[in-house]
Amino acid sequence: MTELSHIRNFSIIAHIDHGKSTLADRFIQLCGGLTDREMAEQVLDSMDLERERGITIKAQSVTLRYKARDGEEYKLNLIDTPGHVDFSYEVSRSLFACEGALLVVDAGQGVEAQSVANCYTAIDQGLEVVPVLNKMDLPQAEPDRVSQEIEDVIGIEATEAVRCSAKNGEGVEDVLEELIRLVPPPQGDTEGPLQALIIDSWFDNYLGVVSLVRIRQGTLKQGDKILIKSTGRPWTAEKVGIFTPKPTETGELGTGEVGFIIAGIKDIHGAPVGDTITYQKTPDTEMVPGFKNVQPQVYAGLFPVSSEDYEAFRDALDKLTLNDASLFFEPENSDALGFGFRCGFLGMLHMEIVQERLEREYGIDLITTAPTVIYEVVTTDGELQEVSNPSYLPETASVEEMREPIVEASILVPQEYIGNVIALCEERRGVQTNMTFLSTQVQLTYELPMAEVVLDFFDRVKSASRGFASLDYHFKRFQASNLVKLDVLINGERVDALALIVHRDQAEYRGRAVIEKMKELIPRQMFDIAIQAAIGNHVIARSTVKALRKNVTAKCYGGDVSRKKKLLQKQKEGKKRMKSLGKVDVPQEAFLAVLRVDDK
Ligand SMILES: Nc1nc2c(ncn2[C@@H]2O[C@H](COP(=O)(O)OP(=O)(O)OP(=O)(O)O)[C@@H](O)[C@H]2O)c(=O)[nH]1
Repeated sequence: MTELSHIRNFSIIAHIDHGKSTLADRFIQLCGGLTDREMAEQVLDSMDLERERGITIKAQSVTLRYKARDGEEYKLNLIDTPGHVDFSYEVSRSLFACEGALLVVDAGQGVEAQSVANCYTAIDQGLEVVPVLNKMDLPQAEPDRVSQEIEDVIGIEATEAVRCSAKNGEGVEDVLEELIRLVPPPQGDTEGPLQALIIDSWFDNYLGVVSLVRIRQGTLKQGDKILIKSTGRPWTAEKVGIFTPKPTETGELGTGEVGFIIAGIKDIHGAPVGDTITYQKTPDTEMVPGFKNVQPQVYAGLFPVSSEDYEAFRDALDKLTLNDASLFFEPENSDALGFGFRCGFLGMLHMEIVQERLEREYGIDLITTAPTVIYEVVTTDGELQEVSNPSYLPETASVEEMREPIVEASILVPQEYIGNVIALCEERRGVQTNMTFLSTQVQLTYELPMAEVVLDFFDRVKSASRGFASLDYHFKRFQASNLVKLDVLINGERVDALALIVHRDQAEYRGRAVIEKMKELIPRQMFDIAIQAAIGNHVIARSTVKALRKNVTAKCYGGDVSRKKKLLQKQKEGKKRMKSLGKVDVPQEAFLAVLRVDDK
């Protein structure tokens, strides 16, 4: 077992694309964890989808053995963190296992809002933050400006920050040396009863549940009789080891160490993240003060296009939640779409990933309804309800007050784009609470309705700043607001799956825009289709999709046969994603029309 003084536990905080994975790979290479061939692929991003999208989703860890310049060998545990704002809670839980964090900043770009937020979390949790300037090989690198910015924004000393290029390897050893010098070793009673914090749990088809743990106190050995504190259930530690990054059994994990345990648990809810493992013989050992469990922020109805897929869909969701404790689902029944599930996600990216996996890995075609946040409704008899589905909103007459979730958003933007970003925030009903000028960037703080942020705000902020602004946000509170339910009627029938909750001031505009969008998206059929938007019984907008008069392919008459075939093929594919509402075929896009509505 390694002495505490020779262990360092750290995470890397970095904005997407600033080079975290490349740097981690360099560390692994330098410490001889993998052969060159195994190195060919970036190893920390393990899921296919992650690799395709080039982002890191699941927290992973790797134990490195590093022979330092002082001649001593150190055991460095790197706990990986995801880079996207949807998954920022995973960052916080990874940080729980560490004494330090490397803040990796692209020396050609500068600090980004999300890294700032993560650094604050790290500092709050008592971690030592070590700044690293990456991509020094690039001609546009401006290390002095970026160091200054780190000092201004985060308030940590950065003039001496290590400079490196993860790409060509220069300075990478210096990063590890700085890490050993600045990050304190773990502490803990090596003789005390076992206290192991579960940082992450995932389901492996062959092994069952694998948990990544950080040993706070005592030693965990293979064969130990253990107890999961919150469930009170006893298990036996069947396998204990570390990731190098390949899973490698070591038979034991000592105080301060990070590694895996496999105990024959069949379901990740049996080893909840944030829980504590101890010995069966010491059941009174205290829980390690845990981190907050996250709640889904965005909800949407998911319905199989073909009702025969319902059972397969439920099985697929069951399987996905084995590995994704933040995915929530419960059955939902829609008059329009039949049986499906209301699912809760951390954000839009999370939703897209889940949708994509259901379709790609499980082959289920889905219709997704417009995502919504959770609202609080106080009824006239004083009851407080949480509403995550607009069609379950109580009758207007029995609603005393509606409250919407408000987030605090922090935006870092280069000065030249500040006007655009402020205009966007105002448009989204934002209230500015702070503005600080830094060397080249401005730090803006806004309170914004979550509903205005979760859908496309990130993309809009990006496009308002030619990609340079960055955003971080977190839930602040519920606030009373003038909200109404906007219904959509097709041929006079209210379609529950198309209902929305919107601010009254925007209701008319939204209603009109959604109707216009739907008119474009619903294909012409053999009869006129009336589309209306209404608040209560009051119709605020209407439009008609005129009946079809001629064959769509008629215009190819006598023309190119392959083009005609293509068109027919396209129509056929289009069909797959249609849902018949009464006699009207409505394509998937129409259900998401609300997302496509351009702002005023
Ligand atoms: N020129 C140069 N490019 C680098 C350097 N480090 C990383 N890159 C490149 O920057 C891009 C992003 O690097 P990644 O390591 O994937 O970034 P990341 O921060 O891990 O991204 P996420 O996994 O999405 O969080 C890749 O194209 C890398 O090849 C560097 O030191 N110099």
